[in-house]
Amino acid sequence: MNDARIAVATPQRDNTLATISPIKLAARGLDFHYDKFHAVKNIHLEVPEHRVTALIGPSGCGKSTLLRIFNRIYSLYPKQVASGEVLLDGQNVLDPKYPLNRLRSKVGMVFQKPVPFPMTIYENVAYGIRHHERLSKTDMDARVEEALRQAALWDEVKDKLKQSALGLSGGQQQRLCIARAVALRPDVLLLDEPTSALDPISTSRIEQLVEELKQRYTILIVTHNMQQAARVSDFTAFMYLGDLIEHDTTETIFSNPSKQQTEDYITGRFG
Ligand SMILES: Nc1ncnc2c1ncn2[C@@H]1O[C@H](COP(=O)(O)OP(=O)(O)OP(=O)(O)O)[C@@H](O)[C@H]1O
Repeated sequence: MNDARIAVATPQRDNTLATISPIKLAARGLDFHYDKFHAVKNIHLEVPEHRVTALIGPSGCGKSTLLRIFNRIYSLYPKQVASGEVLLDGQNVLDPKYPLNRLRSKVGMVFQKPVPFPMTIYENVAYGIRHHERLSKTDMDARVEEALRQAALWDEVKDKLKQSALGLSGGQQQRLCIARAVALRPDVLLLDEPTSALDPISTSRIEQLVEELKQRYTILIVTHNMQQAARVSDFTAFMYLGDLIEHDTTETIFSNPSKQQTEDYITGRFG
């Protein structure tokens, strides 16, 4: 055992409970091509409900691509093709008959760089809700507040909801993007390196938030930061060159991985 291995900071992660947690999202024989480039190769992955699953692996191994398949963002681009299945509550969301609108409301995504819309804080949250639901002003106000509270941002912005979101700090903007995603009351949250553009305090805030949000949502997070994966996730999947090499409890991945490539990566021998 190599000393460089990362200690899993919180020993009582939900590993045991997870064994009885239902599978919310599953990839079955999933392949993805950017034109002729085979970026994701025959992936089988099960994501348990109300748990945090981290996707780790060296740059270019296909983590973001995998995340983008889960909510079909790729379908906006020509020559990007997925095959196989992604089952959300047992239904294949890659089937063109699965309505994209339904998928967008069930699977929310937050990107690496906070990208608030150039509108007020309130409108940033209300905008997506309006696209899916018709609510009275009172109900909309309540929904916006609920989302901002869940994103741990309400106290900081409640007196300036009509101000531009572009005036918020980077960390606040990222929490606003999380509020925007949870405002639709999704089942799954996909977080693509959500803290890589943030300072340590904002990062720690988002990590705490992830811990809280998993009570309500199933979370899949891509991270380059292995301490972060160890801190926030219950399960970790290690990818390399488009393959899923190993997927296990975070504790096992960081303390006793079964594959040499996983061990080499988590001990910093490559990547
Ligand atoms: N739009 C694209 N067109 C062609 N190839 C792409 C495109 N986007 C990504 N790729 C390639 O697909 C592979 C996987 O990329 P992806 O962004 O999923 O990796 P990643 O593991 O998320 O990397 P990083 O950690 O650097 O963000 C890489 O080889 C990348 O060059």
